[in-house]
Amino acid sequence: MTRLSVNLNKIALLRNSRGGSEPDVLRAARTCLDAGAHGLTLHPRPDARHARADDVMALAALASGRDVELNLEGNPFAAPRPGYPGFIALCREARPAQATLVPDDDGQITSDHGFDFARDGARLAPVVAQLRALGCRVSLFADAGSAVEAAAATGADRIEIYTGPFADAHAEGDASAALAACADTARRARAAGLGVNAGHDLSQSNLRDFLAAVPEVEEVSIGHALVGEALYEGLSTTIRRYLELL
Ligand SMILES: CC(=O)[C@@H](O)[C@H](O)COP(=O)(O)O
Ligand SMILES: NCC(=O)COP(=O)(O)O
Repeated sequence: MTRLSVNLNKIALLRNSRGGSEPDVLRAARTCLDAGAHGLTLHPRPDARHARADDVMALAALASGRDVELNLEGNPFAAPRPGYPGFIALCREARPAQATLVPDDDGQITSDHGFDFARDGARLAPVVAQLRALGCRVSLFADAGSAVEAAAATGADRIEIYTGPFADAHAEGDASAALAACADTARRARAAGLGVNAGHDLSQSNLRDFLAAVPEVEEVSIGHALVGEALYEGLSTTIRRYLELL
């Protein structure tokens, strides 16, 4: 069965927009777990625009108490700065069950590509070893069609297929080529001894089609669409509650 890890970045983004503590990331995390989510994901960025180091620690404590997995995402090569101690330091502190390495530049609005394993493999290998020594399963963000055999040579446990291009193609009405590329990548990853995760822009409208074509996916991490859908699905209840107060 594919497991669902909920990415709570967007809850943190909303909270940070007012500078207070609402909406509360920990409460949202508890709600997701109470509803049956299998895990929690955070992708703290060096500019701390959404998830922060204190969120990571709070979710790590929640996850260990509940026996669910925390998946921490980030670029291990991004320099530490005030408010962001660096990805490895965060993992050393929080000990997430899974560390997902993503090659994001500082200025990126969101993740939009995986590693170039032929180029990046040599510098990834010692980072992978360091994280595995901390007890983390290590997953590497990968484009469909990338050299997953070189990803396996880094010593990583899994890849996470970057599903943004699939989601775009699906929204435009023809995802067959994108799906075939994801399916082939997953098959080659499995043959190379890697587990397979997937994420980015997955949603209620495209998830079933994705998993039908790529059934070996062990975990999907979903945040942006999921939080938007939760707003739509929760708004009528909330409006009714306000009307009762008038
Ligand atoms: C790796 C990945 O695809 C997600 O973690 C995505 O980057 C979410 O990050 P943002 O919420 O900052 O867009
Ligand atoms: N790893 C992908 C993730 O955590 C969530 O991506 P998105 O659903 O916010 O696009």
